[in-house]
Amino acid sequence: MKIFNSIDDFTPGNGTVMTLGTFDGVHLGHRKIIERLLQSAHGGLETLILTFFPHPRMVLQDDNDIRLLNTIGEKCGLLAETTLDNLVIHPFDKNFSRLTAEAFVKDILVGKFNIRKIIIGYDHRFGRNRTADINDLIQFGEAYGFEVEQISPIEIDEIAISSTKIRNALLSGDIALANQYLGYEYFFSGTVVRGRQLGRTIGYPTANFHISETYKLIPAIGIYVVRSIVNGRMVYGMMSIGTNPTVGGTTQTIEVHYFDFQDDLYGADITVSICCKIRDEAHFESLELLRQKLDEDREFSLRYIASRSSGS
Ligand SMILES: Cc1cc2nc3c(=O)[nH]c(=O)nc-3n(C[C@H](O)[C@H](O)[C@H](O)COP(=O)(O)O)c2cc1C
Ligand SMILES: Nc1ncnc2c1ncn2[C@@H]1O[C@H](COP(=O)(O)OP(=O)(O)O)[C@@H](O)[C@H]1O
Repeated sequence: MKIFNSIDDFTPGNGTVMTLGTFDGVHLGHRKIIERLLQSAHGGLETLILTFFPHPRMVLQDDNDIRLLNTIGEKCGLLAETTLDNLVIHPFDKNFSRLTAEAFVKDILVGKFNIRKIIIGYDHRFGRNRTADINDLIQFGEAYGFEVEQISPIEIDEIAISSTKIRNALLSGDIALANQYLGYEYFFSGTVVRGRQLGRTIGYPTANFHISETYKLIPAIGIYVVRSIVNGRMVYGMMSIGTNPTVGGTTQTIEVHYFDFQDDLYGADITVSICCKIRDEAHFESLELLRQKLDEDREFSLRYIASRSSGS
């Protein structure tokens, strides 16, 4: 898959079949649309997805509370696993938002992408102030010679519902439901930073993660089984997302204790995939009681990992 960081960088060959959207999560609903796109690409046509970054809501409504399932890098990685030909990530800005519907179709879809077909939601609106709808797009298609294939209300519902459902599932700690809709295990990437160095004193050193993308959605406070590839080896671990009330913590941290692992991880960039939830965070009367609970969490995790690798 070729990645273009602006519409202007793209040069079409024979013509394209395209769709556009946020594709947050690249979940099972999105994958169905991508399948349709791939099936439409015959006769030497190239497939193309147009997406925008930053997210239009971040730009138009200055919305800094928006939380997304994927960072732009993660989205590129997930889409690159498909057999799509082109991904165009256009920097959305106020100027772009002022393009009229006709200019968008004529100058971009036709002029830049040489489109032959667009697959789009029946309720898609576009152009300055979102004035144009699917009927306008069909008319433009007749005038400029491209086909418009509509995604039905039921399919749109599936897509919209599952992106929101996945966010809500993660925010309520229902990792199983989120993973089921995603079709893969929810993951994040971060850098290991220094913590209070208490973990090692109770026999459970924990790598503390800093995630630089503030818009990345962090699942609910709780204790989870996770896995990572570290130095080329898959390692399982148990993760705490929480404020660590037992040690008088106030700010939220993300910490992972990896099993059968002793290396120094400070400064490492690691991806953490979340397998399942173990329990809610609790306040213990002493570090010793916390340590005993961590022993139980470890037992739970090891049983889960064993059952997973035996396929049961
Ligand atoms: C699997 C796991 C579960 C945890 N559960 C709790 C908990 O229920 N309550 C709590 O206060 N802290 C919990 N912690 C966080 C510990 O308090 C934290 O790891 C310890 O304070 C070490 O912090 P440090 O990395 O800054 O040294 C948990 C940590 C891990 C790895
Ligand atoms: N099994 C392990 N899991 C996580 N981190 C480990 C492990 N073994 C060694 N480490 C190292 O120890 C550090 C965590 O120790 P800890 O005492 O909790 O200190 P900190 O409070 O700085 O995180 C990690 O950042 C990593 O460099």
